[in-house]
Amino acid sequence: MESDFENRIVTPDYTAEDVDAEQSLRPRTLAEYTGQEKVKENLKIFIEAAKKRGEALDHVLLYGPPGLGKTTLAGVIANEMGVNLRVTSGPAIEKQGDLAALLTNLAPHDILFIDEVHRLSRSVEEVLYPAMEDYALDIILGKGPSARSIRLDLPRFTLIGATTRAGQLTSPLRDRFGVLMRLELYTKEELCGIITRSAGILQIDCEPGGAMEIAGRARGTPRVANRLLRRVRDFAQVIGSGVITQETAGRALDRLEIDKLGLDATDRRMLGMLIRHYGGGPAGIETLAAAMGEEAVTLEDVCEPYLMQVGFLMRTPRGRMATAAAYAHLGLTPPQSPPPECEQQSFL
Ligand SMILES: Nc1ncnc2c1ncn2[C@@H]1O[C@H](COP(=O)(O)OP(=O)(O)OP(=O)(O)O)[C@@H](O)[C@H]1O
Ligand SMILES: [Mg+2]
Repeated sequence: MESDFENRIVTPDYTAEDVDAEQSLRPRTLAEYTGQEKVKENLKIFIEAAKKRGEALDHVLLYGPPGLGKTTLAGVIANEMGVNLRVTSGPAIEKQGDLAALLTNLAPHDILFIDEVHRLSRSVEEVLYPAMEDYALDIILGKGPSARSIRLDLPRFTLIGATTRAGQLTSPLRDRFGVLMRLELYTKEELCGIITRSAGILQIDCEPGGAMEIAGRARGTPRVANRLLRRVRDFAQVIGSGVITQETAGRALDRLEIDKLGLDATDRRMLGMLIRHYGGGPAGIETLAAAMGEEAVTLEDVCEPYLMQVGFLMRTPRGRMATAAAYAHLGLTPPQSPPPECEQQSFL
């Protein structure tokens, strides 16, 4: 089965169109960065303290589902610290030398941002350990018995790592981050604020009711909210008066097959598969993914956080289970004796 994931409008993953749009919409300061109050409060203190002492900020690990603002936050931190931001990603650093080149080019207090930091290779990670801990680079010269190592001093820098899968980080790497911050899904009100701000920047006429309608279907994710705003604008301009009202937003989103709770076809397919083919579960994520023709990681990173947030899915040691609310949402009747102890039998 061909994956329809690429075309998903609510996928929090990047598309080419997003890259341009996101640049203009990215908040630059903590004050502009909506939501994530706990994270922001702590960051404010750490940034102020580092600045007062004239030191580099401690290494920061940002983790959480895609599209919640990790890259944005790294930029905000650099801006608030008044330092340069160098951006790279785990898979982009192939050899130890690549990382060494990045590190030796940093100015004091600069920030090196490594996206998808869980995908660094082992040998590259080993260079990172002394760099993070002692601000030093160990270089081996020569081979065999005559080989010797020299230590090169690095400027005091800050590493900001971002990952959607903190669990996949090796513990020596995780332990070297002084600050670990988990980003949470946004509330409807916070998303509404983000949409209103974006509409202002993009000069889109969006009524409060329209912003709220989009926010309610943006699955807690700013990237999705901004993308839906642009799609709804298209509808408003072509079939409406150009203004995004609650009604045009609702109609547009219905046509995009995004339901009232922000579930799209893939989410509904996942729940439907679980309920119809596996009796509501428990079913293993690999089994579900194979049956759907999707990658297990995609289901785990993208579909599940939101399905769990809205209370449609449970993760149990024996696999995924659909809740009674999920049955109701799909217009199905939940099984009589509730699932917890049930084996994998079909109820339908
Ligand atoms: N707190 C926020 N306030 C306003 N806009 C935000 C916020 N967080 C994210 N955004 C918007 O959402 C978009 C996506 O954010 P960002 O690229 O930082 O996500 P990410 O967590 O790095 O995603 P990924 O895991 O895919 O790398 C940004 O362009 C920005 O416009
Ligand atoms: Mg990012």
